Amino acid sequence: MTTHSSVVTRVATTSLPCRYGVFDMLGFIDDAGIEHVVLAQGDLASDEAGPPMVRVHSECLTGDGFGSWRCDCGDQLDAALATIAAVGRGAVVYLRGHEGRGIGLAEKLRAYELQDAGMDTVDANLALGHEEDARTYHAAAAILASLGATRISLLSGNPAKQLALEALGIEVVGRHNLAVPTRAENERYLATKRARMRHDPAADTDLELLGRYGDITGTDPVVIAQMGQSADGFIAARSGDGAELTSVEDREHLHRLRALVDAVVVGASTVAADDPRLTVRSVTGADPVRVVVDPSARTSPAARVLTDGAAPTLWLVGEDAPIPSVPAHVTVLRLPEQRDGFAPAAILARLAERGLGRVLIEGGGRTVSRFLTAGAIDHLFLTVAPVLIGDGVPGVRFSGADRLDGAVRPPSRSFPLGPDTCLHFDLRTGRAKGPAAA
Ligand SMILES: Nc1nc2c(ncn2[C@@H]2O[C@H](COP(=O)(O)OP(=O)(O)OP(=O)(O)O)[C@@H](O)[C@H]2O)c(=O)[nH]1
Ligand SMILES: [Zn+2]
Repeated sequence: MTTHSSVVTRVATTSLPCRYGVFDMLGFIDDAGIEHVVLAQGDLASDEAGPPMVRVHSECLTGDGFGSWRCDCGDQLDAALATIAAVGRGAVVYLRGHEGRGIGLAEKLRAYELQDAGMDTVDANLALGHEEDARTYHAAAAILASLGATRISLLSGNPAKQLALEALGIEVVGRHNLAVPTRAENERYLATKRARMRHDPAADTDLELLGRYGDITGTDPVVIAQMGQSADGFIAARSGDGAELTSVEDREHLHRLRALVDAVVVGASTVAADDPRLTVRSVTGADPVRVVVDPSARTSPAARVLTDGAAPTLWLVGEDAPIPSVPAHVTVLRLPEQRDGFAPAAILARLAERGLGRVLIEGGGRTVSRFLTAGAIDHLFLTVAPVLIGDGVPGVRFSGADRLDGAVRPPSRSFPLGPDTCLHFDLRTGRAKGPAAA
């Protein structure tokens, strides 16, 4: 439809740097005088790259502004911005005048009062003399049409929103309900939306995962490192106890990384401290080959990687290190030692010889730091837990620079993992500027 253009006027075109990246920010006013905002990245009109991802988001001061957990608006907005920024193309059309599903802020708060007394979100609206959903999407459709985004992939769990946009001439070629955290506080609200407002039953995690891991999927060789550390940079307390430092969401992320690689590398200290299995359990995926970097062959023969046979294990030991006899799933590889351990490049070369080109350096702090210092890492995922340990086993460490302008600032982005924040550093182009060269 081309009649939309009379409904909205574009009044400003500027940009917004925010925690997810830099967005084009466009201001609109509709014919009722209501102001709307679009946050966009990439070319929305081009059909070459397929329909852009668009979130048509209803204003929610409590959710978007205050981080309320009574609804999922804030989480939806965050997930949409993060996914669009990760993919580099798409838009959030932020609709003012939609507060409280169109009944306004004060009325929404009155509806909350009724819900506090036991009513559900639909009945509360009806009891106050409102429709269950009073929103219209004329402005949204007009804004999208003015941007040339008339074929879109809609980020929403609400089929009524799709129908409304389609009726206004926007072709919705797919609809995805982004995954957002489940919270006890909004469980009832979300259940009501599904039961009474026909919202989608399950969240679609695929898009979010594509945003997070799209860069590292495929079959090309890649070296990924991961580290979970406290906000003050430790992976464990002084006793070495670090098992519960990061969240279950971070554990799932780690298992996803394991499932994406051919081999997972750990140092002997990590095996001694945690006795990890290094298999993929929290998600579905194939187990990687397990690689223990152990120049003096001090790993206990009782360690799980040397006994459980769950996946093949490569035990990398020094040329003269004495070793016990090992079970069939363990292969002993001998490497020449350097001043302090094996050269990361030598380890990677030995793995590549065996067809293991996709490698995850999983831990601990010293092993990851050695690979980082050697400039051998393409992607670093650093999960920061909101915890202060004060002193303990250090996480990422390297010699560093005297001045801040010598610090390593590769392209990065972040995403929440439950209470933790995961920082993804893309070190591919920055290798010359990485710690190795600092
Ligand atoms: N009246 C009322 N409005 C609410 C309540 N909780 C959230 N809202 C408003 O609902 C709007 C968001 O609508 P939702 O039904 O949560 O989600 P949706 O936009 O339809 O669907 P998605 O695209 O999947 O997020 C926002 O404007 C919120 O202010 C409530 O209990 N009562
Ligand atoms: Zn809300």
